[in-house]
Amino acid sequence: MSVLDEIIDGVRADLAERQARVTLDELKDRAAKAPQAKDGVAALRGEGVSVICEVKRSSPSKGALAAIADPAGLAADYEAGGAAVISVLTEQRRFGGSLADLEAVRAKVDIPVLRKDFIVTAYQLWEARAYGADLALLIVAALEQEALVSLIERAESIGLTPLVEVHDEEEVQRAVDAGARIIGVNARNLKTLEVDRGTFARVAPEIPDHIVKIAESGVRGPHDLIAYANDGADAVLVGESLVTGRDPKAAVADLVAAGAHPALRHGRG
Ligand SMILES: O=C(O)c1ccccc1NCC(=O)[C@H](O)[C@H](O)COP(=O)(O)O
Repeated sequence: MSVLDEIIDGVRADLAERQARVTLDELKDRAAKAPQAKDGVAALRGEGVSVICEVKRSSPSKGALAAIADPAGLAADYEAGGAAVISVLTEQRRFGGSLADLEAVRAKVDIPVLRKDFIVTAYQLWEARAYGADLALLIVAALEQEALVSLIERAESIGLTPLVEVHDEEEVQRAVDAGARIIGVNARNLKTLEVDRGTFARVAPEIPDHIVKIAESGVRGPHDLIAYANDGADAVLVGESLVTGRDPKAAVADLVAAGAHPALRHGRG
């Protein structure tokens, strides 16, 4: 069984417990009262390379990263540093996240918020909207094509912008065929958990120009952002280096400043 399969088994077990406690109708009522969703595509199409900053306590590849007692405070620091979007990992077992983290972050920041999880049902999309997310991650490798198409459509129909994650050229084709408007290329191999920063350069040329391109994983500082930008990234998604660093706000500001450099403009889509 792959790491992804193991994670999804745990996700399905936790999901079954939540579904037994909260009906879909209750979630829909809560979603109706949530603040109107913000435009995820517009946030990522700003001048320069946008920075998506992640609230990440732990991971299957590294174990515990940071306690993060105050996820909303961390998100506020990210926003003050110039983040375009906050990513909140809500998976509990391997990443230490929760819907409570999502709700707290939503209440604190004004920029769009991404629910980063292993979404396999429409119920989880309603949860994302009910707890204030504007975007939701859909991982191509975790979904049959029919399910991917249906979840993209459902996300869009309830106001969520799907960020569709791929790892290779074949998955790009599936994401494009399914109607993705934002594609994230994750440099982390879900079988070995190793990060290969060359993945984006290899895979991104297959993504049509009108689609927002995000480079995910392995950004240690401005030099990695610049390399991804030169390979055509509109945005980068950063977790570990921010949560383990001493000054997340300054680290984000350094990334944003690097991404705003005029020399990067002609290299991007
Ligand atoms: O981070 C992991 O170990 C991991 C393992 C299996 C599936 C997903 C995983 N991470 C989720 C992410 O995509 C990253 O949190 C995100 O791209 C940020 O990456 P990084 O800056 O390298 O923390």
